Amino acid sequence: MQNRLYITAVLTGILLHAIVFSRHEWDRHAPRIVIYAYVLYVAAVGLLIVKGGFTFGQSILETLILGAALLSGLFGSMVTYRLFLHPLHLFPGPLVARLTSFWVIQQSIPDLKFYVKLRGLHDRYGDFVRIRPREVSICHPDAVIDVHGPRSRIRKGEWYDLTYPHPNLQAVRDPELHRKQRPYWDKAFQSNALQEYTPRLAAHYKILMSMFDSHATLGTSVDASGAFLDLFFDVISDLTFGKSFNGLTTKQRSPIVEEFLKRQRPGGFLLLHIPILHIVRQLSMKTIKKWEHWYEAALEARKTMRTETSDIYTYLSKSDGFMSNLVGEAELIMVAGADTNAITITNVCYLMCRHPEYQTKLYEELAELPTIDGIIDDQHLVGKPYLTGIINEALRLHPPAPSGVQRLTPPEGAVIAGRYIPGDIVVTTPTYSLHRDPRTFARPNDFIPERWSSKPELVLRKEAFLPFGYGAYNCSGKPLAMLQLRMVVAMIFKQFEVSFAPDKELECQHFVDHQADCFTLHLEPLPLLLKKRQTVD
Ligand code: HEM
Repeated sequence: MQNRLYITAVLTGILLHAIVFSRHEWDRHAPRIVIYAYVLYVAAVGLLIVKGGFTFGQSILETLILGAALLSGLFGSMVTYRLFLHPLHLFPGPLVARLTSFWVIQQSIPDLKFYVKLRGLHDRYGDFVRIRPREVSICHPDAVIDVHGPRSRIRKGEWYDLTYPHPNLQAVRDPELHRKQRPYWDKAFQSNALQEYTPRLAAHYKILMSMFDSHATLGTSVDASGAFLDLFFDVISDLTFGKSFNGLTTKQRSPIVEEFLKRQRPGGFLLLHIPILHIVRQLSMKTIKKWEHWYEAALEARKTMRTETSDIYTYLSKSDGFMSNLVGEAELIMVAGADTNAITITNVCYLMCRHPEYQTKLYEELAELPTIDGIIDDQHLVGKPYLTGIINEALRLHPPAPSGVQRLTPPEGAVIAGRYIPGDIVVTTPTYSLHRDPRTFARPNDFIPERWSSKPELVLRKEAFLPFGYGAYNCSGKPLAMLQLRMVVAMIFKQFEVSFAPDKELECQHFVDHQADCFTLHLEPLPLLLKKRQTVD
């Protein structure tokens, strides 16, 4: 009798996998699955006591054995399927990666540098590497258009259910809904909007410059990553809520910025395994609600504020989608619009310290440009070869979102870079690996700003330059990001010579090795020494 029960449990496990779990999307249901499993367990214990005449202890033990039998059926079926029957079973990749998504987490411990290891995996296994049971990383320049191009039917996958059931623009998986929402965002970042924002930006930049000035005068070092994070969080809160965090002036980080930075690393691990992320989200609801209230209050204050010029809020509030998910969309702006810029400019500073000859070249390019209070208007900066080249090289060598974005093939599958990928498969075009592929950029690991101007032969496949993504879901804030990058980089290198802080030189040399992939990069401090240029007007 008992043996029959165990065999039934094993078969139930196999059926659960074959009919239920291998077919539909389950990631976002992970918390519910855990609760149902617990309830079922308690019910089974009760049933064995009431109907089977077991003692309490026996029924606990018996239910544990039955549970183990069910799980062995479930996982046994899963392993067999993933190894021998899965549509990806002929794709190359490490053995454990074929079996479980936890492999990527294990590979990311302790430093969250899987994006660097992935480059090595592509060198070893080729253009297509199975990095999770249901995911292929495709490092081939043709894959960019095939996956993200206008004719692609490939969509966003389950990874984007992060904020389910309230998706913000980035998390919207329905292409129609995204098409409706996106124009409002594009308007918030088109050139006339940027012109309106510029005086506000300039006010923040002046604060940064006066802080840098004091450090230069006193001969003290400044932590570039910290300063740029504060700057860009101040800017984005000003443009979204009509009120700066004043992190630069007060040297006090807003609790919301502190929280973002504190959660970044643990969040980086959770983002590698979405079912666990959903469970942790449920367990952290109290904290999430606290921050939602913070956003609600800030947005409420902005709503009632009389402003003379438009800001991001002005444009987005014309969209029904934005107004129906205010908190989620505001969170997106904060997460997408501040640290990405800080990462890029910190990396520019790092590269300029490693290649000081480019500081001279950039200075010569900027020396004659008119400034007002040390700030050069963006109209004078667009298209400047060294400025553009230096920023592009920082974005290429150290893309702020280095792993690239996940997409899902349509049910009928898709041909990507000449190979058929079956339907319902997660595909990624790994940004860091593509940027360092000799088929996309000649001498891919070298910092050569001229490749973006006088040496175009070093850019072999421009479409594979993906720091802002590509296609319908690319970065809508790119125009604002590029304007800010140009203005801040120009302002710093026109006024200062920058070098690694002398007592921290070794630490600085390894700054890039310490960057961790948390969807965007997590930066460690970069202490720099600034020397004021003599010829500044
Ligand atoms: C150097 C700076 C930046 C980089 C490298 C960057 C990169 C990216 C990337 C790779 C994506 C695609 C994400 C995906 O497909 O899941 C994205 C999306 C997005 N970014 Fe940026 N970003 C930057 C700055 C900004 C700024 C300043 C804003 C303004 C608030 C912004 C707003 C957005 C938004 C709203 C999306 C979602 C677009 C959509 O799904 O239609 N980003 N960004």
